[in-house]
Amino acid sequence: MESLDLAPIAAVAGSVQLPGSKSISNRTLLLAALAQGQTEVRGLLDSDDVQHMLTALRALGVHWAQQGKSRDFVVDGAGGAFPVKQAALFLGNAGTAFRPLTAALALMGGEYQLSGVPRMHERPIGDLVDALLPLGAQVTYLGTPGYPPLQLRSGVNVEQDKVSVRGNVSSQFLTALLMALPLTGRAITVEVEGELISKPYIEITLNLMQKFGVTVERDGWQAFHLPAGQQYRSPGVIHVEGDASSASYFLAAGAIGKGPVRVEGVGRDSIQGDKRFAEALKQMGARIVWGDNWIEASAPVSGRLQAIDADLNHIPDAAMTIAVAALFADGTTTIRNVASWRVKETDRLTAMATELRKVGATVEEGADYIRVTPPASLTPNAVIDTYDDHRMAMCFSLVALGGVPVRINDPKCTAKTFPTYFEVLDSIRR
Ligand SMILES: O=C(O)C1=C[C@@H](OP(=O)(O)O)[C@@H](O)[C@H](O)C1
Ligand SMILES: C=C(OP(=O)(O)O)C(=O)O
Repeated sequence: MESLDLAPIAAVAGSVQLPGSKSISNRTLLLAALAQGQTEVRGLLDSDDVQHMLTALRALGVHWAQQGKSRDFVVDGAGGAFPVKQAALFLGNAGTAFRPLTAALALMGGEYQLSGVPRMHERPIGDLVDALLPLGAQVTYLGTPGYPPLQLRSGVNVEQDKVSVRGNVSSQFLTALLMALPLTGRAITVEVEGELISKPYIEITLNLMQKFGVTVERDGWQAFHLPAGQQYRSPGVIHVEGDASSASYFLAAGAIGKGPVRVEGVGRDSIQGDKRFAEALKQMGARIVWGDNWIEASAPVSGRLQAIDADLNHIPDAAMTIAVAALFADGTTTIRNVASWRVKETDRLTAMATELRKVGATVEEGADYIRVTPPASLTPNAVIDTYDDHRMAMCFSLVALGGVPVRINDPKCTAKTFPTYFEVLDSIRR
């Protein structure tokens, strides 16, 4: 297996132009494809997850074109119905492609097969399917019930004024329903069963739907009402913000390795919940400065971060970066309410505990929490397994800031959201 040996990093400083947000890129592509009119999408993320969405849309007959070698794309909206009515789509491990396409295609009618990598076939989708069936969708599980791969067939359009969806396994099910339901043209209320997790991702969904002309009336996090007769319309141009989850590695690097490190493309004005990673880092003692479109992090004046005990359900992806930053903090850090880690790219609670122990940390792994006590000194030359999880590779690169060499196995797994991650990290070495 390919691996990357990272030499100790003495200090970091500088500025990083963030790649586009995965969450915004894939939502924008789908909404642009469903809309009436042509949309210019500027600053689209260049990564596997987005490539899967682009490839799927092309297979569905949606015309899009890249502007030269730039990350600006023009998408010709299909006006609510994709031209191709039969297709087999392979969506890798991209939750932001798989879940929203399932809902849109199930309600649109046609015959589609959706599959992914083996891990995608272990990531639940039953709650979304259960919400689609009462609307008349015909969904067959081709493997294990409750999981991809799926077969979708044209169903009878059942008029319902209410649908409910469980919100405690993944917020992507609610996102998928909300984005797809305007295709029916009818008024409908979506009720959320159970405690909704990862709430800020719903804000991204509602914000982008609004940009495409569809309004959702809401009652907190419990109910979302779509008035009748709304159709997606192109807003003309959409700028994709920098990725706030990708920002977390560089902000943490600045907080651990002196800094300042500035990330550009995400700031105070961002619609991404993961910008709040900077608040968690601040709680650990890091010095944080906010701009409208940038964030800067430096180490505490004392030089040492402090442990925190925090519920990080609102930033599940960036929370992994806190788990590794805990290696550089005085005391025991507890990250709570992250049960969803178990159903992402890998079982992230177990993977995180296993790999943190390799560098000498004492780790307690709970059903939905992790507790990390750093060692007196980090174990040199640890060999980190990454489990085909881009975030495992990216957050464990921070170990090199502890003055020890570290080996990252399968570093190319960052391609899911950030193919050039290690080159960008190199650019802030001082
Ligand atoms: O909607 C989105 O763009 C995402 C929602 C989150 O998933 P969950 O809702 O499953 O926690 C997050 O982890 C994922 O990377 C992206
Ligand atoms: C959970 C993640 O991805 P997905 O969009 O596939 O759920 C992630 O990027 O950390």
